[in-house]
Amino acid sequence: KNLPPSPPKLPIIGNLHQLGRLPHRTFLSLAKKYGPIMQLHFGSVPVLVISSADAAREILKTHDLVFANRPQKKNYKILIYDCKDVSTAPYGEYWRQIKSISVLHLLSAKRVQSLRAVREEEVGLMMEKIKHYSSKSLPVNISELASKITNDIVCRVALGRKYDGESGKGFKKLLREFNESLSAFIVGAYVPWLDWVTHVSGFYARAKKVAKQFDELLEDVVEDHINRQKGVNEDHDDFVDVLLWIQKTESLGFPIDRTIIKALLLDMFIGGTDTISSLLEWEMTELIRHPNIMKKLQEEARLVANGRKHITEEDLSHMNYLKAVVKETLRLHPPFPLLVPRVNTQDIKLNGYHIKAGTHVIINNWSIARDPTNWNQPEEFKPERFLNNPIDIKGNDLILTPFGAGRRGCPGVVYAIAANEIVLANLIHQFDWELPGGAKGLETLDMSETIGFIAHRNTPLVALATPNKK
Ligand code: HEM
Repeated sequence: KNLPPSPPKLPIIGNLHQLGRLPHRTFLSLAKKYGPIMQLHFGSVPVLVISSADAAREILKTHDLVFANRPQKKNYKILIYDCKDVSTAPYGEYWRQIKSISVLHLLSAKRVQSLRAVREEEVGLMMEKIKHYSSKSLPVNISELASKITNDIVCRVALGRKYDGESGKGFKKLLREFNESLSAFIVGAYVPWLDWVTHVSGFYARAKKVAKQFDELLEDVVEDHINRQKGVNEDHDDFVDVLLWIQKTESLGFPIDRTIIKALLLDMFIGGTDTISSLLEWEMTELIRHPNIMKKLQEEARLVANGRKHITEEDLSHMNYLKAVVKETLRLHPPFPLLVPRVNTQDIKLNGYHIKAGTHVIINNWSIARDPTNWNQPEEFKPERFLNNPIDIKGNDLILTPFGAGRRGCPGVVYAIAANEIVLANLIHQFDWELPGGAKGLETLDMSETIGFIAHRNTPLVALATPNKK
């Protein structure tokens, strides 16, 4: 059979030893030698690595149905109710039903619009905090604030309350441990007889503890909502209310039980926290690194605000340059450098290569968005490339797919963009920013990214804010 080109592998571990610290960068170097469709082996599991827009189109569009499954991993099962959520559920009727709940009831444009007040209130609180730091000439940890505001917004829209103060500390720790357990690399997933190593290290026991703690929290939240007699009318305040209403009225034509409600709530945390905060950190990083672009964006914001202190959500539709900055950041720093893996349900031919059923498929989102065949000066941060340019980020243009595409594409695009743009617009409108070391700080600014599913900055972004006097 004509298999895709592969780098040489070792017995038992296959190519695992070659992954390096940042696999998206390793895959780009390997693709230069082995081509845009190459096959690696993680232990005994064949893994197809895709590194061109044309090949990505084959997976995400032409053969989307065949590649609509996700790998089932033991840590996902432990952490997310045996894969009952949208992101890890196997492709099939169950997944179709719960995805429709996400798309139509939790993350639709109408619902996202109805959450506007939450976003604007949280932005107001964030600006007050920055003003406080600024008045004392203290540096602002932008990475930390980005993480706090995205978590606070998700907590309010999903659970109806924030976890700040003392309860906030415990919640933040829990969320961090949850995300770490979810994105951990588990050797036993690829070399089954080595799974004992993960057992002995205590990983599964810790993951079970985290899952139990999160479950207890979600149970309390759902019970509170039931006791408040909400969820029986159409006055949905938050996602728990919406889900309880769907459960009560059986309005979807299929029953949803308590586990489904909790799994869907977990998806909001998996999808809607680290992703958006990573985007915000990189946007601010690039703007601080490029003072001319920052100035141009501030001019747009100040023109649109017309003397008002706050940028509102209405203003955003007049901010084309802001939208270009967001797209350019998603291109250079996609929160998922490698798209969430897929699995093919049957044998298939791809550009003449035989791909065995059950192959894991990884699309190198990061390298495709920097491919010089599709982009001029791809390593440069140039938002102008998106002005008067119809390239979209929702999966129609395969040269830019930060949210994936096709059946398993991200249902949270509208939510993510809404939560991101309003924060960014106000950060740059209300303050001027510079690194503590000024021009010297720029030369030494760390631009490396973290290991894991989501590419955060490796070191927090810290900058000085001066209120805008204009
Ligand atoms: C900047 C923010 C975000 C980025 C970059 C992002 C990116 C992605 C990507 C790359 C995928 C995989 C798509 C594929 O396989 O083709 C995905 C799936 C998903 N995302 Fe997002 N996402 C973001 C925000 C959100 C938000 C805010 C939510 C929910 C509140 C969310 C919920 C989900 C879910 C549930 C899936 C699984 C879909 C499925 O398997 O059918 N995401 N996201």
